[in-house]
Amino acid sequence: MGEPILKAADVPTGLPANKQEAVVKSELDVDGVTWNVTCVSMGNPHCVTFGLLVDELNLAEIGPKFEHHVMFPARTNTEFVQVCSPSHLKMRVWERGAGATLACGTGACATVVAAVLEGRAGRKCTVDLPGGPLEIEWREENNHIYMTGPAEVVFYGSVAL
Ligand SMILES: N[C@H](CCC[C@H](N)C(=O)O)C(=O)O
Repeated sequence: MGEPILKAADVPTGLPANKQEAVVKSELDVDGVTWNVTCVSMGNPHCVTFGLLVDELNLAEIGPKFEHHVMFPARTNTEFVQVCSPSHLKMRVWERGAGATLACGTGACATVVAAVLEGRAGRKCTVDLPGGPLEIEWREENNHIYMTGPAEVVFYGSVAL
């Protein structure tokens, strides 16, 4: 999946960098509620927030408020993450331009990077998404992220042209 981009201006986010050039566990005000977020680009912008029971989240209500927040000039994908253990994360995603989806590979990678930066998890995690689990590893020796998961037929279709 390549290397994460952490420099705030390149994510991009207007939140000020607080860990070298990165935005890690920073306060973001969303309609009067303060969230702690870590911002990661995987070539596309991600905002990751931890500490929730993700099943209880009203994603359709809160997701668009992150996506269109003034601190994300290119809008953002947002991952809402529950830490089950230091090697097991559970995540729901609101995708920029798409809304709630069953899975997001770049989002799972951004989630592990954010979890490592926040000291919540190790570099190798299982990330549970609504569509199933992915194995993500952010390797220290080369800074690259590796994603492993099954490839399965979901449906067949045909289109008359
Ligand atoms: N679905 C893709 C990411 C699409 C993200 C898109 N919503 C964006 O705004 O860049 C994935 O699995 O990584």
